[in-house]
Parts: sequence; C-alpha cells; structure tokens
Amino acid sequence: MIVTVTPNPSLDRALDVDRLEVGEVNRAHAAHVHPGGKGINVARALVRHGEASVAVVPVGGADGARLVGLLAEHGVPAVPVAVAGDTRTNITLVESDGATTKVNAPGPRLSDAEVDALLAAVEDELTHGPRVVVAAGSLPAGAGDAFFVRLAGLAGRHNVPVALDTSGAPLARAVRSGGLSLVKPNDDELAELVGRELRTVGDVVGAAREVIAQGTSAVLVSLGAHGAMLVRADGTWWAGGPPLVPLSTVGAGDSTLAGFLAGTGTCADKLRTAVAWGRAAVLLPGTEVPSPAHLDLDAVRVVEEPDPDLPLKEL
Ligand SMILES: Nc1ncnc2c1ncn2[C@@H]1O[C@H](COP(=O)(O)OP(=O)(O)OP(=O)(O)O)[C@@H](O)[C@H]1O
Ligand SMILES: O=P(O)(O)OC[C@@]1(O)O[C@H](CO)[C@@H](O)[C@@H]1O
Repeated sequence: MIVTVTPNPSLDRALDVDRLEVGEVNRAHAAHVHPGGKGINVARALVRHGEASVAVVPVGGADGARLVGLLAEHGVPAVPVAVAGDTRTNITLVESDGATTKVNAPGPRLSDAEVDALLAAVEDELTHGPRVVVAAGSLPAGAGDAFFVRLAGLAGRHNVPVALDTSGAPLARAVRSGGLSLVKPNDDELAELVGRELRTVGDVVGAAREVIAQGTSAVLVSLGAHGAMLVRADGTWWAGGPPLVPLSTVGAGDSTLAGFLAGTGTCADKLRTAVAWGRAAVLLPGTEVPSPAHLDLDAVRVVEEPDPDLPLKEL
C-alpha cells in the first residue's frame, strides 16, 4: 500500500486548441477533466497498474465533491478531509503541435485546524503500515513552508519512508530537515534548490549529491524529453528513449514517480520502469495516467554511470 498526500489538489481541465491566440477568443475542439494534483496522479497511476494506493486530500465546495466523485470513478480510494475553501481548478491549453500552457490556481487557504486535520488523516493512514508515503505538489496558503517537514516527522515516527515531489521553499525546507527516502525534482526545480544552472550530467549529479548529503537517500531527477536520472550514494543511472511527440506532458513526472515506486529489481530496472511510465503518460491527453498496455519498456535505454561531461540536451 502506498499513501499519497496532495495538500493542494485540483480539478484538472485541459482544452485542446489548434493554435493558442493570446488575447483572442479561442475555440477548443476537445475538453478533458481529470482529478489532479501530484499525489493524486501518483495514486491514479499506481491503481491503474493494480498497485494498492490511497489518496489523502483536503476538499471543499462543489468542486471538491466533484474531485471525490472523479476519484471514485477512477477507482482510487480517497481519504477526503473537509475544508471550508473551494478546491481549485487548474487549466491546461494544449496546441496541436504539443505546446502546453498551464495556469494553476492558488487553491483555498487552509486554517490551522484544517492543516492539523489533514496531518491527523495522514497519521491515521500511517498506522496501517504503508510501504511508503508520497507527499506531492504545491502547498496551499496556510499550510506553512514546514508542512512537509511535519509530515516527514510523522512518517519517521511510524517508520514509513517518505517520497517527496514539491518545489521552491517547501522543498528546500524538507531537504534541509533530512530524513527523506526519495525526492523527485525536475531539472529546473533541482537547479532552483541548489541555486545554480544545471547544464551537464555532472551538474545534476553534483546537485543531487548536495541533497543526499543533507539526509535524503535517493534523488530521481526528471529531465523532460531527455529522460530521467537516479542519483544515490552508491551510483548514478540515466534512462531515456527515442523522441516522442507528446499529447500532454501534464502529470508525466507523477507517472514517473509512480513507476519508480511500483518498479522492482535493481536501480536500473526501477529507473527503466519509471521512464517507461513517464513516456507513456506524455502520449495520453490531459492528465490521463498510463495503464500497463501503454508501456514500452523495451524502448527505454538505461546507462549506468553516464558520462558527467554530457550536456543534458544531448541525452
Ligand atoms: N517531450 C517529452 N518527450 C519524451 N518524454 C517526455 C517528454 N516530456 C516528459 N517526458 C517523460 O516524462 C518524464 C517526466 O517529465 P518531466 O521532467 O517534464 O516531469 P515534471 O516536470 O515533473 O512534470 P509534471 O510536474 O507535469 O508531472 C520524463 O522523465 C520523460 O520520461
Ligand atoms: O500547483 P502544483 O501543486 O505545483 O501542481 C499541480 C499540478 O499542475 O500538478 C499536476 C501535474 O504534475 C497536475 O495534475 C496539477 O494541475
């Protein structure tokens, strides 16, 4: 069982347009709605692959009720925590050449009592002994930058490993505090964390090692079209595949993380699975997550100890 926590979930609405004309009325030729937010996407991808997962989410208003209904439709067990504010809607505009424009709403402010209730719901799930807790996405106002530090503290008390996918100040706080089993930044998020540009494989490894030095066991860095890298104290692996024409990249990182957690075998095997799930996700519309039928594991090449001088763009 994998517990996911999404402090700021969303209804993800994607509109497909031929070409986005900024400042004009645009007509979409297709519309998609999915239950969204990073932890929710991880749970959806796991469940679609027959892996047990439960999504802990604060929900409020009619859109919160819709989100709970959509999770049920997708067969994802949810632990909804009622909050006063309305669950947000995030909008994606996908052009026919695959260019994606995303606008994420801030989401409702949580009161201190609501934050405590959310953490209490997480702790309740931790008492059932999940094999990992995934904490993912942005934090809503009121949660406080230390929210993930608090969550990691709870997980630590229950001996449950934590996988974290967030960015900015909440990521920096949690990494500094240590005790994380896995963090999953993309290259931009990792660059922001260490405060410098990452141009080569060696740059990514150096940045990931800084994270590891602060008490994280492994760093899974997604590199968009250039695949992903896994960095641990005992080694580095890169995996990627031939170019794809994405239909929607939204949630590809979440499917990557889900694939890594569902993967078995060696580090190389788990990274291959992660990248296969991420690549499958970009070929699906909106925030749709892949099923086993969508995966092409053979298309993914894994390299152990990739050349540190290689520019990321050449991967
Ligand atoms: N343009 C692309 N072509 C091929 N594969 C892609 C592309 N974009 C993403 N991927 C696959 O999806 C994975 C995750 O992508 P990315 O690094 O963009 O995640 P992310 O920024 O965390 O995304 P999100 O936050 O939307 O989930 C990559 O490691 C890669 O395997
Ligand atoms: O605003 P956040 O919490 O950073 O990201 C939210 C979000 O963009 O992340 C998911 C894709 O990874 C989407 O389902 C969702 O809309």
